[in-house]
Order: sequence, then C-alpha cells, then structure tokens
Amino acid sequence: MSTPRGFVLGLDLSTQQVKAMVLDDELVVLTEVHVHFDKDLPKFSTQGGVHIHEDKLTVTSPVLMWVEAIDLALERLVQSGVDLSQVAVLSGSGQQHGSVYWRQGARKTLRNAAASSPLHLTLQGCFSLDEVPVWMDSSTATECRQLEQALGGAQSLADITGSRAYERFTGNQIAKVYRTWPRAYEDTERISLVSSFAASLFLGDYATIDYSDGSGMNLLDIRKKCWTQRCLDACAPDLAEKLGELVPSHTVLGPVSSYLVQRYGFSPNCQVVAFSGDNPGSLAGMRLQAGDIAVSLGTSDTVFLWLKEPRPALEGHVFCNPICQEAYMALICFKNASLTRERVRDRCAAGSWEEFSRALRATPPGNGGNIGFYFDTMEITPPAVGIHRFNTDDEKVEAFADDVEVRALVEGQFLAKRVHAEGLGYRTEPETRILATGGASSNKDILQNLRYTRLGDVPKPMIACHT
Ligand SMILES: Nc1ncnc2c1ncn2[C@@H]1O[C@H](COP(=O)(O)OP(=O)(O)O)[C@@H](O)[C@H]1O
Ligand SMILES: O=C(CO)[C@@H](O)[C@H](O)COP(=O)(O)O
Repeated sequence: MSTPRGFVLGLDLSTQQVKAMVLDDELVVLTEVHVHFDKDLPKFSTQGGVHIHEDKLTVTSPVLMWVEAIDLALERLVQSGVDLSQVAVLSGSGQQHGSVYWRQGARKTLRNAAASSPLHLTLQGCFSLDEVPVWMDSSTATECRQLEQALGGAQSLADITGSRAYERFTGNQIAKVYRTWPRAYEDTERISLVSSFAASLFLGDYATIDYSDGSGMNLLDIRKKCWTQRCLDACAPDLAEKLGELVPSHTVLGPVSSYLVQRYGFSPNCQVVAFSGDNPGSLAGMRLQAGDIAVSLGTSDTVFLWLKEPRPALEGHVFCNPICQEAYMALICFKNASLTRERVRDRCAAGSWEEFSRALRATPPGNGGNIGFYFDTMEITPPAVGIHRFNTDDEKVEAFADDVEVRALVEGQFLAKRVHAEGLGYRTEPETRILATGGASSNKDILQNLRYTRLGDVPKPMIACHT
C-alpha cells in the first residue's frame, strides 16, 4: 500500500455551490474547482441553490443535488489533472443548521456503494425527505416558542445552548419535520447536519456531528459538550439515537470509503477529518486569534470572533470553538446579504460588479446623509422586513438615485454589523484586525466601506482579505 505524499483536500458545501481545493504539503493551492448548483445542475431548478416555497418562509434544497454536486466536483478535480492518490487527509465545511434525514437501511447502502455507479444514483432511495430545510428557512416560529417555553424561557435556553430559539436552528427544524411528517421522521435512522452529511459521503458511513457546528442546533450544551436531554425531548422522540455522538471538530473519523478509492483513485490511507460549519471552518482557516474580528460576505453575511468566556444573550450566538475546546466563538448572522447586493446591482448597476464598484467610488462616505435598510426577506438580526430609505433631512423616501442606492445598501449593511456587534459588547482596539472572507470580499470597493463603517472608533484597523 503506497503512502500518499501529503496533499490536503478541502471542501465546502455551501448555499450556492460546492467548492473543492487541493493543496500540497506546503499548503500551496494546486487546483480549485466549483460546482454551482443553479448553473451546473439546472434540472433541480434552484435559485441561489434553494427552493423558496409559497409561504415565503419555508426554504429547502434537494438533498440529491448536493450528492450529485460532490461527485461532479470530484470528477472536475480528476479532469484538472490532480493526482488524488496523493491526498493524505481531507476535511470540509457545510452551510450551518441545514439537516439531512437518512432513511432506515441507508447506512448499509452507503457502506456498500459500488464504484461503478455515481453516488446520487446509489443513494436515490436513502432519504426520508427529498427536500431538506436550510439556514434560510424561517418557518418554525411555533416550534421556537415551544422550545423556549419547555426550557423556562429564551434566556434559559440561550444559557445552555448558546442561543435563544432561532427558526433556522436544527432542533426547531427537526421538531417541524416530526410535527408535519411523523412517518418520515419515524422512518429516519440518522439525522445529519449539512457538514456531517458531506463528511458521510467521503467516509462511506455516518459521520459524527462536531461540537462547533452542533452548537447551531439549540440542542447542545455548549459548556458540557453533550446533547441536552430536555431540548431533545421538547423537539422530537428518540432524537439522541437519531443524532448520534458528538466529537471535537478536529477528530480524525477514519479512512475514505472504498467508493472513493475505486472510483477516483484515492489512497485507502487517506483520512477523513470531521467536517464543521462554514463559519467555524472560516475561523479555523483564517487562523483567527483572540482580538480579531472576522466578517464573512457569502450568501449570508456574518460577523464572528474568538471568545474566551461564553456570555449568551438574546441576540447573536455562542458556538463551541472549532480549534480550542476551552474557547468559544460568537457570531451574528445577516440573511439579506449577497443576494440583496445582487438585486441592487442588477437594478442600479447594469448587473455588473464593476459598475457597482464605480457607484461606490462616485459617492462620498456617509452618502450625503442618505441612509437605507434593505430587508428583502425577514432578517435574522434584527427580525425586520422591508426597504426603508431616509434622506439627509431624515425623511422617509421611496427611492434614491442609482449610485446613492448602491452606497446606501452597502453602508446600511455594514452599519448594521457595527451596531449589532457593539450591542453585544464587541469592541475594536488599535491593534484589532478585521479579516474579510466570502465571495464579496474579492470586491475592494465593498471592503473599503468596511473601513469607513468600521466596527469601532480606532483610526485605522487593519483589514485583510481571505477569499
Ligand atoms: N466581485 C464581487 N463583488 C461583490 N460580490 C461578489 C463578487 N463576486 C462574487 N460576489 C458574491 O459572492 C456570493 C457568493 O459568495 P460565497 O462565499 O461563494 O457564497 P456561499 O459560500 O454562501 O455559496 C455571490 O452570491 C455574489 O453575490
Ligand atoms: O446561518 C448561518 C450562520 O449561522 C449562515 O452563515 C450559513 O452558515 C450559510 O452560510 P453561507 O452559505 O452564507 O456561507
């Protein structure tokens, strides 16, 4: 058996795409491929990787689309010429909070997947739900109130799990699945997060949920690092058994599946490390240190930082830290982010990021006193909806000139990050680094506004960009 040379494969199963990257043993990127759900797998008819249902609250993705996308990403890696037999270790991340429901008997099928057939065909009958809830879903208000009530109130729930009940958090989603489709729930032998689901496809067996992504479920005791029985009981029966064990985020789960070895030429010695949520993954990948603040500008916008002591509040989240078991991470999430920027780009900047950037450069910081709040859909932080524009005299107006609209959107989004972060006690010091990641962080003119509307009152925090 040959020993692989030490390449590393990293994957991200996020809202709009799968990204895969191979690095050599000195962490030089050898190749990178993307599979964009809407463009590369049009038969699933997603928009932005999701299906928004008629009630405008329910948001799902087809689970087999994710399986097919991962196979396609691996095929593209092989086509790029990279030698997958040299990959010594692989790991990855997934959009947080989404859940996958494996039907009774699915484990056996997964373990025995034949290399002659792509995984999405083998796993066709393996899911008790074809369409699964993702982080954009906000249809579980009833379940949230029930969970908070069962735990003695929103703050009591937050004190244990790091967050009050949030609609997108997995425990509330599972409670809705149980209430709406009790037979499908009964027929489920394992519930995965998107991250542990993706890891399972590489492991050829059910992968365990890690502490950090598990913190986004309203079920895990973030201090004791175990499931909270009272939360499980309030959501659905036999839940502990369907969720399985929990592990630290850097746990080596075992070697890759024989499917991967035979179909793509992986070494049977290649090890799978637990996958985590995309934000915990960014904290690890950006090598965030205590005192740094990270801003992720992906489909969602998030602000997060390394935390020594958990102090859960009624706004924002505290997750277990993916790197250090004694530490935590604080996070605030904004739903109206890249997709809202794209909408305004299409209406006010001829559908071009260059034109969007030009509009930012053509307008002064502060936007001449014009300000706007753009919540196309119900926001997470704060829970608000609608477009609200105010002119220099603080009067509500219906519209702005195109360039003013572009700046009002970006400044409004960044000011909201600052206001809510400061509300939670985040402060910047002169040496604070603000690190940006996610798709929109490639846009320097957008990042420039992160500087103007910086998260504190220091003259020049350092802003670095990791895309
Ligand atoms: N030059 C750019 N300027 C602003 N936004 C951009 C630019 N390029 C890509 N984006 C945004 O990045 C988003 C995707 O970010 P990404 O982090 O890959 O998302 P996700 O991981 O959630 O799928 C797109 O929706 C797009 O709006
Ligand atoms: O809900 C959250 C964090 O709590 C989101 O940040 C999701 O994790 C989606 O991530 P992206 O696809 O936008 O990166």
